[in-house]
Amino acid sequence: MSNNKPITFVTGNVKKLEELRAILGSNFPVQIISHDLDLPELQGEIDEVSIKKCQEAARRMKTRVLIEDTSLCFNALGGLPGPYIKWFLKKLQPEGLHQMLAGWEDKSAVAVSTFAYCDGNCEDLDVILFQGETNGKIVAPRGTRDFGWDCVFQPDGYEETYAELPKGQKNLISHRYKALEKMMKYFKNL
Ligand SMILES: O=P(O)(O)OP(=O)(O)OP(=O)(O)OC[C@H]1O[C@@H](n2cnc3c(O)ncnc32)[C@H](O)[C@@H]1O
Ligand SMILES: [Mg+2]
Repeated sequence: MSNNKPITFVTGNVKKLEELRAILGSNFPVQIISHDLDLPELQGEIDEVSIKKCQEAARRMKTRVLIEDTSLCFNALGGLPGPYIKWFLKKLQPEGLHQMLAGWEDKSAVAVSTFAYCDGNCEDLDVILFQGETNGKIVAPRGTRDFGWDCVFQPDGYEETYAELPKGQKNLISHRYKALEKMMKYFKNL
């Protein structure tokens, strides 16, 4: 069942919003408006964190909502920091993320974007997930520092970090692009 009521993307991160707008362009059948709010995030596995975050957004906003949760998973560390990357980045800075893997030969990592959508029906708060992954490796920081851990993530098949790639190029291969591509298909087929 489709309707034309706008979807509210709830995020405290302007760079995420910027990328979502650049990736979707005018190519999305529903209007997306944004609401600046840093939602609480419960601990758990990636899907669980995203579902709870989305249900909380729906409870607060009382309308159709979209949230996104980003994880950066180091394979040598069993997938950690994963959904806790924000706090690792905040305390350790990009240099520290790179140093975390100093004792490990395996520098590979996966960037995961999980969009979670809820139609705002307060009876059930059902959540649909759209997930995208990009494989890469963790390197010493290179490039601009304007978005999170972009300067330490070098996607497979590239010599540049996300931060060194032109924005348009990141948006063609990124975890966020892959997740949004699935979301676009879903809404176009409704
Ligand atoms: O309000 P929300 O949407 O939760 O925004 P946030 O900044 O808290 O974002 P997350 O909880 O998803 O935490 C992910 C962390 O990874 C960072 N991040 C997210 N997407 C990124 C990307 O594409 N490249 C680099 N860093 C990214 C982001 O700045 C956070 O520090
Ligand atoms: Mg957050």
